[in-house]
Amino acid sequence: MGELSKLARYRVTETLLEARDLACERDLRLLFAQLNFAVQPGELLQVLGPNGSGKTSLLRILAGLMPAAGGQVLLNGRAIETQRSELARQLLWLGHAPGIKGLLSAEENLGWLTALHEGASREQIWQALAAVGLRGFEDVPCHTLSAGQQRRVGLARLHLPGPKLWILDEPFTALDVQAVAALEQHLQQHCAHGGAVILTTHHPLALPADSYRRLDLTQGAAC
Ligand SMILES: Nc1ncnc2c1ncn2[C@@H]1O[C@H](COP(=O)(O)OP(=O)(O)OP(=O)(O)O)[C@@H](O)[C@H]1O
Repeated sequence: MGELSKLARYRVTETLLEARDLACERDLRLLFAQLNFAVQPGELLQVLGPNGSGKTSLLRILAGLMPAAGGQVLLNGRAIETQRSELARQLLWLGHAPGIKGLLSAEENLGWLTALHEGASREQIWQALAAVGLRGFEDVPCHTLSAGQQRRVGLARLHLPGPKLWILDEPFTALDVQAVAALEQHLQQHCAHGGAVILTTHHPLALPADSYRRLDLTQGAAC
């Protein structure tokens, strides 16, 4: 069965994340207001908008990394503020920087990053690194890797046990054409298996138009 038909057959039973009347202000400028949307298992939501429209700010609010100027974020039905100590178990956040420590090896980085979630064995970490094309680079200090390889180390987290909900800020940055295609396929598979993804990217997704939703911050509604 194709990933799309699996996605279509996936029965929606719960809301992973809900934004209610969300507003964001930066430097006294209102970026968006009255933003309402929900994300359920099986869904991929692309946040769209021109530079400076507030995409990263929105993702940071959804990940609990900054407060909203108004409104509320619910994670699994509960206000995000009440779940501070559990956030790393509720969602996986990848910011627009690779989010790794240069002095540590790829394996060491993934070791401590996955400890935030469920933990992972050495074998799982090596398999995840192989899945992102980093076989042979497991024990090399990350500062010696190329920009695209460093991005891949961070993305290897998406091949390890962890939360269902992924919030990804510009995950395709610095990736080559094959890695972009592999990541798109992996995101689709994650959704087909009951996960959910909220991402922002200026890169046009090469996925069927009906397999994901878009939230245009200049329009203020998800479709
Ligand atoms: N730390 C900050 N302090 C003050 N203002 C900020 C901060 N970070 C971002 N801003 C402002 O908030 C606005 C939105 O920024 P944000 O990074 O959310 O936009 P974006 O849509 O992700 O942009 P891009 O497409 O360029 O990545 C910008 O005008 C920016 O100057």
